[in-house]
Amino acid sequence: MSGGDQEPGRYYVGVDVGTGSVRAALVDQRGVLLAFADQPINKWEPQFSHHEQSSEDIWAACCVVTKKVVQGIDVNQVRGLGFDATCSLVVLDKQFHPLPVNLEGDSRRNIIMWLDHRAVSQVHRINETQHSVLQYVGGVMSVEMQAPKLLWLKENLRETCWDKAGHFFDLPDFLSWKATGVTARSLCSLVCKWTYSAEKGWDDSFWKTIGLEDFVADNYSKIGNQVLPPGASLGNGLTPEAAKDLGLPAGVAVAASLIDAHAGGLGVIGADVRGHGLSCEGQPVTSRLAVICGTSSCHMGISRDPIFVPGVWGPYFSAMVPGFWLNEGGQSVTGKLIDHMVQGHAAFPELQAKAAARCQSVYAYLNSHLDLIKKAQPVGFLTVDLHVWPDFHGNRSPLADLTLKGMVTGLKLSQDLDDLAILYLATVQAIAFGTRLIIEAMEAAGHSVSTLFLCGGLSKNPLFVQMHADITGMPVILSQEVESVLVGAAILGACASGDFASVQIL
Ligand SMILES: Nc1ncnc2c1ncn2[C@@H]1O[C@H](COP(=O)(O)OP(=O)(O)O)[C@@H](O)[C@H]1O
Ligand SMILES: O=C(CO)[C@H](O)[C@H](O)COP(=O)(O)O
Repeated sequence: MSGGDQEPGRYYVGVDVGTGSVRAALVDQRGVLLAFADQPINKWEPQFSHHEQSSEDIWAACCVVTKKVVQGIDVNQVRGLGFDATCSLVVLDKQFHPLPVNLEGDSRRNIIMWLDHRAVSQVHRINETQHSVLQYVGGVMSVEMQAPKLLWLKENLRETCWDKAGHFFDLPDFLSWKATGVTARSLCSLVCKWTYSAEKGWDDSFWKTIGLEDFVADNYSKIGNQVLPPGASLGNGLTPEAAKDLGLPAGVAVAASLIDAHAGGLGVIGADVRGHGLSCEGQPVTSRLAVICGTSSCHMGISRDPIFVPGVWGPYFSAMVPGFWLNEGGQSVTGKLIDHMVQGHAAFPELQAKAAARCQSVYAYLNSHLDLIKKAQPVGFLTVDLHVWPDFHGNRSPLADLTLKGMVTGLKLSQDLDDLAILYLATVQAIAFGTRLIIEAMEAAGHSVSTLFLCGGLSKNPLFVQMHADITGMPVILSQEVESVLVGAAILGACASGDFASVQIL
């Protein structure tokens, strides 16, 4: 943030909607986190590869956590509110009521989640068009983006959903609408997931070519024809109804939102590293790669000029840091994959019991167990005979191939706790190798990355962080403030309040 003299008692609230939970933080003018709360959210998987959520459930969780973090302060001192969220697709009817995105007609489930892979045939046809907008998503559109999901709804739920729909929102934009009644979309979501260009706007020919000419005909009113930069103040701030829900005064400034990975990127990429003796001190911000590691991992690199990296999303102009181009590499499942491997193993109940007896998380227990069994050798060498290919949910970057599957080689006829620990290590290593492949692709195209800045839930796992450093050969910086994604969301609120002139930190 630039500008903004310190004034006592000025607070900002950041709300971060991840895949598994909603978090909120109260943040002061120095970016220090004063209070934190989280709340799990519901997910449904009605069939394989279909992942759904409920916008009402998510909003209710936002209200719970916001009320918690402002307990104990004078809420009139809250100056601004910012949201970030996963890039999931929210569908509402013309009166803004939820519409079902499923064959069962359950309107509570009105969100197609970002990791939903139902629209395989649709994305295949979109990619066959070789339309020029695809240049700005790494050359290949991902099934996780919004255009294929919209086409799926038109082709599969015409009467129950498509014909009745009045509003299709990216989840971050749904939240800012819910808070303010303003339907303007954030440049971040539209550029990164909807093919909007910061310079040229919508491309009519793309939507006509793929069979969604409906949007062109109504001047994009259902997907957004007013677009604002992240951090811009929306309307008159919180509506009285939303204010009551959130436990804040009406009129508090609300910002145009960011996608969660971008909020994390904003929270860490401009970190002031002076005075810590770090090798990246004095190096340009474009040499930093922010890696936001939660359910998925997102690799955010910025540049002054557009860089086209095959298989890596972007280049996106001003979608994260104003005035910079962004490339976004990604691995669709990382935290989810580690959880899947560990929880699915025959020795998991034993692990749970042993970790509980020591009042440790299963991951802290596994990390100390690996230390025990490695003996004199470096821990990484425990996996010389066991290897994982981590694309259990396809490969987002740099191969951009959703058909890829996972593999494990080197399995034996034993399934004890040692085997589980080594399989966990091999999974973490495979994910770190995936990051290395993404960096190599970005560097081959013109990026020059020298330092990783990690944040998100997985950055709390020391083994995950160490393997990323060992396998990429790069130093990894962690912020003092572990909830960097929330700091990013609060920066948006601070900017919207007018206390700071921009989200720019550089
Ligand atoms: N202290 C921790 N140690 C190890 N793994 C952790 C820790 N905290 C969270 N994780 C892992 O991080 C992932 C979730 O990260 P999070 O940022 O909360 O995700 P999301 O934003 O997608 O909801 C999960 O896979 C979880 O197991
Ligand atoms: O596509 C993405 C960002 O562009 C993310 O992968 C998606 O938003 C999910 O994030 P998370 O893993 O933190 O829940």
